[in-house]
Amino acid sequence: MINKLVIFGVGLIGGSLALALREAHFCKTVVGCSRNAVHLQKAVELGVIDSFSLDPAEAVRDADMVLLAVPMGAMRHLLQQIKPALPADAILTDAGSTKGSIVAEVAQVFGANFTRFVPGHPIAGREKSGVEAAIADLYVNRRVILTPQAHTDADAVAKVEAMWRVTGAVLESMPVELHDQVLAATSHLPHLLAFSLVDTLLNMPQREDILRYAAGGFRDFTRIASSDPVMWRDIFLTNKEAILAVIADFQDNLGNFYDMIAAQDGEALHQCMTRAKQARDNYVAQFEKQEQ
Ligand SMILES: NC(=O)C1=CN([C@@H]2O[C@H](COP(=O)(O)OP(=O)(O)OC[C@H]3O[C@@H](n4cnc5c(N)ncnc54)[C@H](O)[C@@H]3O)[C@@H](O)[C@H]2O)C=CC1
Ligand SMILES: O=C(O)C(=O)Cc1ccc(O)cc1
Repeated sequence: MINKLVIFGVGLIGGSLALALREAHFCKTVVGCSRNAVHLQKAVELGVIDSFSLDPAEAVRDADMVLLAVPMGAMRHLLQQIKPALPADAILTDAGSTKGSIVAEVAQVFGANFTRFVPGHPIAGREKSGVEAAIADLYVNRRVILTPQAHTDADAVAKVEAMWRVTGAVLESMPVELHDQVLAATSHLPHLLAFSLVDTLLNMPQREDILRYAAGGFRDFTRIASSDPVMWRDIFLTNKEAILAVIADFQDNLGNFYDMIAAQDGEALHQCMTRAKQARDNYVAQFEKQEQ
């Protein structure tokens, strides 16, 4: 049970957590904070939060749990604003998509031995953003990865786990570096490719015909290019090393496809795509089993 939960950034991710926790009566009060009073007022009207403040220091007063759910590039400034007012026993956690940068920023702002920060990342979401997109069941059967460090307080980790469990999420724990490498491959690269594909087509002289005749495959592949550019800019910038590494791997692989087609090597193309199809089919079958 949480007495006062403060959510910085009451959008898709923060708002969905608030809705799930309120539905389960897990918090006495949920307070929202960001820079935009209109959005926060909307969040109150939608029943996502009880009240809001535009002042981070005032918002965290008497809080026992504080969640950061803003774009990665906004985290550091927020940490600096919260620091003087965060109650000594409050737990700080986040829902950001990359973990190395926020872990480093918390160490810089709160000190390397700050024990009550529990880094977290719900592997759930969609291409829509803002509080209107928030839904109470966003996290049901979805993974939430926590990346606590050796010095992170075990009781704080247990409390953050308990909070996410209430939403129906399945908890996992992994090291920060591994998190950022895995997510660079499975989430960040696909989003980058979707943005890049649409951008490539936009630069072609035949772009209007291309978009007019695009079929379902184009729509499926590019759904995530409708995601928020600010959020994704920040993810790409804060996971620089891991993303550059997977881009390089992808460029190699794309180069192989180029060479196989140029050489008219149908055998090699077929082998490569059969391997990929099998892996993709197995992944989908696994995913559908988990859903049941
Ligand atoms: N959208 C997704 O599918 C997922 C997003 N995430 C992460 O969760 C975080 C939030 O993402 P969403 O909820 O999708 O975004 P959103 O755009 O729906 O909500 C972000 C909220 O942060 C506020 N905000 C933006 N800049 C701010 C600033 N400088 N100071 C204070 N508040 C500010 C906005 O007013 C908005 O309420 C991001 O770090 C993102 O990487 C994690 C998992 C999935
Ligand atoms: O829209 C989709 O399919 C996503 O992949 C959502 C998503 C976006 C960012 C994350 O850090 C985690 C999940």
